Amino acid sequence: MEKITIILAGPRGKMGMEALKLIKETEHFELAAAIDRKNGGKLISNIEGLPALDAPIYEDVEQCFREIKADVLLDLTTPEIGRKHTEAALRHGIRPVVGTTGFNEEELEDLAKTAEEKGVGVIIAPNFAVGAVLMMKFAQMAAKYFPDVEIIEQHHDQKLDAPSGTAIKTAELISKSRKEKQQGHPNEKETLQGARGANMNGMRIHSVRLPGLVAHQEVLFGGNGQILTLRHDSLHRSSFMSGVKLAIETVMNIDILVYGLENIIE
Ligand SMILES: NC(=O)C1=CN([C@@H]2O[C@H](COP(=O)(O)OP(=O)(O)OC[C@H]3O[C@@H](n4cnc5c(N)ncnc54)[C@H](O)[C@@H]3O)[C@@H](O)[C@H]2O)C=CC1
Ligand SMILES: O=C(O)C1=N[C@H](C(=O)O)C[C@H](O)C1
Repeated sequence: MEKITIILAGPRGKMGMEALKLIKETEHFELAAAIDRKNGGKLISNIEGLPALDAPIYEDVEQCFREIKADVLLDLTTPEIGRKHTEAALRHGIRPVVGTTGFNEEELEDLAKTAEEKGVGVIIAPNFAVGAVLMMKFAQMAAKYFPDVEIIEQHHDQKLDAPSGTAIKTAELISKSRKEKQQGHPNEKETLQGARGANMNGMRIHSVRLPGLVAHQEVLFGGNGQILTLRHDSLHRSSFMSGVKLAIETVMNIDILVYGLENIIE
């Protein structure tokens, strides 16, 4: 397989550190550089706790993209920064693979437009875990028969965005297979604001944040005398890495924006 050179944004983050291991262990991947909030001018191998990779660290994204020739940007940062990095990568003809969540619909549309104009592939995947992708697909199937649904997502308490990218993607997929529907009693009233969760196309999404959690989601479907529950748990961030690998390999062969791993797994 031909070598794929990668710039990683967010190398000291929880996902970034797992991605460094993946890049180091994958023969046809090579870390060309990293983008970090600090440590500019150092090498990844100079940073305590990071693997022995002699790739330079940049704090200035534009300088990095000007000086480093790379195939792919892997972004695992924060919503605002991730969007800026993705736009800059597209301008420089570098293919973004974005795990960062929290982009809104308008931002996704803008990025899709830029990708198309530049003819540069992008993959934005709210969840790289194959089990989570299957949960979302099964939820889309089930909603045809069980249109009453609520989503409960649970994450560690350092997460910045709520609801999670996975919960939003799940609700989007479910919306494709059921008509918009107002759920619950038509006269229901919240006596405590937020008690019924967020409302997306009539579906309720509840976000739990607690130390000890990693990434978990339940999709509950209610029918006559029955409840169907779909649940996925990421117990470790290694669960995301086979999806990251697939996305990096796939982005080399596309020239548009693909949103969601379900569009590339067979
Ligand atoms: N798509 C997926 O399967 C998954 C997506 N995520 C998403 O990935 C993102 C990162 O998650 P975690 O690693 O858990 O968060 P984290 O908080 O551990 O890491 C984020 C990293 O971004 C870095 N960062 C912030 N501003 C930066 C800048 N200007 N330049 C370079 N780096 C910068 C921080 O220093 C930090 O190291 C989040 O948006 C999260 O929702 C997380 C897990 C799975
Ligand atoms: O922040 C996280 O941790 C995760 N974020 C993604 C999301 O918002 O869905 C994917 C996974 O749930 C872990």
